[in-house]
This record gives sequence, structure tokens and C-alpha cells, in this order.
Amino acid sequence: MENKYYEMNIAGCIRRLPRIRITDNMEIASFVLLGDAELVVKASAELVKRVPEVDYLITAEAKGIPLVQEMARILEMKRYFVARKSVKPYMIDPFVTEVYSITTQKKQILCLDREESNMIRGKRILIVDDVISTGESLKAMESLVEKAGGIVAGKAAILAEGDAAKRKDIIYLESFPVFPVTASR
Ligand SMILES: O=P(O)(O)OC[C@H]1O[C@H](OP(=O)(O)OP(=O)(O)O)[C@H](O)[C@@H]1O
Ligand SMILES: Nc1ncnc2[nH]cnc12
Repeated sequence: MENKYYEMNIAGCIRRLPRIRITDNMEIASFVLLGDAELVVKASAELVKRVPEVDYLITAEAKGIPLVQEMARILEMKRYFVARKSVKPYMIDPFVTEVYSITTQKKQILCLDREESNMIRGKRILIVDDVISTGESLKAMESLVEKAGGIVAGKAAILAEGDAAKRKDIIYLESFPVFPVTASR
């Protein structure tokens, strides 16, 4: 019988991640943090132990948002930043970079508004995401932070997927594989 789930222990939480076909020749174990209050709290508590001291945290919408909120709460930071994937009418003179993530499979943008980028300038920034896979989302966030004049002081995620686990420049709790699909599947 086909194995439709990938089970893992993440910060003491056992989770069965559904295996989802994302291209003709690849499946991923789908990790959706949104709505998982227990995992957000436990993973945040573990991650904050491993990250360097910084001035601010930043993530990209959407799945990193609960994580960065809880990490900021533990670290007693009053403010964090969320890079948006579309320019909103209320953004004044937005900063924009492009992103192409493994799941989205098309070009997206990341942006901050002027007031946020002013706050980031000259500050030590920790980039946070729920999962790092191809690293494209991370790269786009780094570019956004640097463009705003911030200093990328660390990059952290709950999970590193596939080859991302080999990276020495990221902090993560657990690694998990991608699944090449053979012709017989
Ligand atoms: O390393 P990468 O290949 O870039 O993949 C990682 C990114 O992909 C996912 O976001 P997704 O694009 O699914 O957007 P969402 O959070 O808005 O659902 C995830 O939350 C990371 O941000
Ligand atoms: N396994 C995964 N599940 C959900 N989003 C992802 N983004 C990159 N890898 C992912």
C-alpha cells in the first residue's frame, strides 16, 4: 500500500504530513502551520533558544505569521514585520522583490511599506519561516531586508526540506525529505 503520509516529531509534536504531488516527478510532505496552535507554541519555544540576539524578526505571509508572532512574544519584542505578497492600496512607496517558492510555482512579489523599511534600516534582523525548501523565499526576504538597509543576522525555520538540510547558514529544528516520483507511482 502506498504511504500517503510522512510522520515526524517536531518539537515534541507528532504530525502526519500528507504527501502531495506538486510536479510530475515530485511529492512533498505538506506542512501547514496555520491553525496548529500547539505546534506554533512548542516550535517557537525551541527556536528562540537557538537564534542570535536581534532587533527584529521578519517573515513572509502567510504560513510564517503565527510563528513570528509567538517568537516575538517570547522574546518580548513589541514589533515584527510581515513581508506581503501583493502591494496593498494602503502601502506608501513599497519596497518590492520577486520570489518563486517550491509550492507556489510562479513568480510572486514580496513587499514592505516605507514606514516598515525605515524601521529596519541599520537593525539586526532575523528572517523566520515555517519551512525552507529551495531557499527562494528566503533569498527574496534577504534581498528585501538588505534593500531596506537592514542587517540579516540569522535565518531560522521550523523545518528544512530536501537539500536545504545541508545548508550551514540556516537554523532549523528538523529536516524532512522530498519524494521523487517514479513512473510506477
Ligand atoms: O524555500 P522555498 O522553496 O521558497 O519554500 C518555502 C516557502 O514556501 C512556503 O510558502 P508558500 O509559497 O507555500 O506560501 P504561503 O505561506 O503563502 O502558503 C513556505 O511557507 C515558505 O515560505
Ligand atoms: N513541505 C511543504 N509544505 C508546505 N509548504 C511548503 N513550502 C515548501 N515546502 C513545503
